[in-house]
Amino acid sequence: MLPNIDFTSTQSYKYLTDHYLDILTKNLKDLFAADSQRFEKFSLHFEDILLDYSKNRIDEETIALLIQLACECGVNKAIEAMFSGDRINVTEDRPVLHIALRNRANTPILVDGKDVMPDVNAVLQHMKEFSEAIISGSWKGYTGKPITDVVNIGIGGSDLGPVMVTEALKAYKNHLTMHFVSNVDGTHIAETLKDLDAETTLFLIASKTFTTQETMGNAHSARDWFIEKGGKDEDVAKHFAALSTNSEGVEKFGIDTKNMFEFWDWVGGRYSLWSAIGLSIALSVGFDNFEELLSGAHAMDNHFKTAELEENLPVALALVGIWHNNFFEAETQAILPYDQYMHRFAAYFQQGDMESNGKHVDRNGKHVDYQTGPVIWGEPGTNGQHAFYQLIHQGTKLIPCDFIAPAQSHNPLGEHHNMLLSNFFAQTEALMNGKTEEEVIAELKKAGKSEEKIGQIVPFKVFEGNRPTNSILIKKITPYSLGSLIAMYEHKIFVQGIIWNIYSFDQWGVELGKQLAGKILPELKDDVEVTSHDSSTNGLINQYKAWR
Ligand SMILES: O=P(O)(O)OC[C@H]1O[C@H](O)[C@@H](O)[C@@H](O)[C@@H]1O
Repeated sequence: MLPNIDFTSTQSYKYLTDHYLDILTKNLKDLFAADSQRFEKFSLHFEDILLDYSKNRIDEETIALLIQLACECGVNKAIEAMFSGDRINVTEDRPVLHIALRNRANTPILVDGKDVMPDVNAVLQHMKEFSEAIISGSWKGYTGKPITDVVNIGIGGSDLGPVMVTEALKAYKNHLTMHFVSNVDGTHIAETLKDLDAETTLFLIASKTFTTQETMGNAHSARDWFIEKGGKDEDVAKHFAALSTNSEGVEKFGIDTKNMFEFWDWVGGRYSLWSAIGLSIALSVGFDNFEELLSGAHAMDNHFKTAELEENLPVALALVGIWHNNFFEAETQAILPYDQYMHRFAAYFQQGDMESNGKHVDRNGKHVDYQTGPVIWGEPGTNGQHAFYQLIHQGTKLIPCDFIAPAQSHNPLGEHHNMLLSNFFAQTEALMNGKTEEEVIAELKKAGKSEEKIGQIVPFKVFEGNRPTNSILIKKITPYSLGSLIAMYEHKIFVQGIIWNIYSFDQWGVELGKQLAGKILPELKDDVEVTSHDSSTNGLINQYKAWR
């Protein structure tokens, strides 16, 4: 079972509170000047991934105390509990075993005394056969033509992972054209269907529960479209597959259970891209590459499980995050990939992190009196630089940032990659060093500005610096290294949830809105004035009825 410790009552937390006041007086620039070994001390390698966390407001004592905090909070015990299949998702009474989906070593993992690996391997084999048949063209649509387009219909974890990974691995793509429909807004499915040919389109209905309103709505519209275009009920089997834990729901929808790819309730939605939900990934880049993705994640799992806390990349990321979140009171965390292919990476971990650690009740059911998960956001560099970096450099809020970049580009075009990476290096340097008043004055003098002009402009051109960043440099974004990178972030979220003493694997917070939408939907069917809500909600609904 998971430990149950209020981290703010630990010895290390008390020391960290005092130590924080000491660190507040220090500047990153001086810390670097005083220690030529700083980079070596505060960076870690895992295979082709380098994590440099030296540009954070930390020293050796900070890290030692944070490690002590992790120990006092039982992080090692918690890791052990997850990997051994304990029911650590207590509020849903389930184990948390996305690590089993990528357990390439195939060592037994027991749930209620039964090894889950044979079932995991059977579904992988099914995915392999199916994806190979679709890609090779041996699988034919209802008029005998091979499939050209694949539409994944899913939302949340059944969409964001497949979208993010297929985009990140676009360099490995085959001839199939991928489409992703998530929003219940009819525009999403309507626009997607516009260019498609029913004879050559495969729909993947991706839903863990197979009850999600958005996905079921879009799936029914897709089937109606298919029939309208000339497909018959008996042709549905050639054009619809289901990725789900709910075989009854799949059957009821009319999808042949031979075309169902199963997963299990011990796979959380936001941790499901490694499961059957990853079928769109396998279709897009081929099953071998999907397996490589699993292998990369498995390698990170082994590292996370076996490396000492001091050498452990996910643990380092987690602890530095806690330092910012709970001592510096930073409210957000930016994820900034310098890789166009990774343009959905921040959006993916917005769900991964915020749905996991956006909790205000601890493992005793008590309201916490400390901060838990941060707001996660970000866009790819260099686009972000020309949009919101102003606030990161000179705003009043502290924004810890993860900068991520590959050393090798899949598109080594002229000087592009050097230009991109020069920005990656420059940004973290600029955020750390800033620009002093003296430097600004010297620069303006050199540019021939008058004393009067210099006097007016100086304060606006000063950068305080001392702003924290992590840099994650990856040799190349491959299916393998991407798998490791995603798993690293997943485990970071896990460690933080353990220290905050919250349950990271449920998501009750998404239920209330769903419930109320379910109540309001029937009220929208007619034009009768609604009076059952508060005056704002009544007013909005009635205006909608008047205008529609
Ligand atoms: O795959 P499903 O069951 O359709 O759920 C889709 C999404 O629904 C809810 O928003 C949450 O539970 C998410 O975690 C989940 O990913």
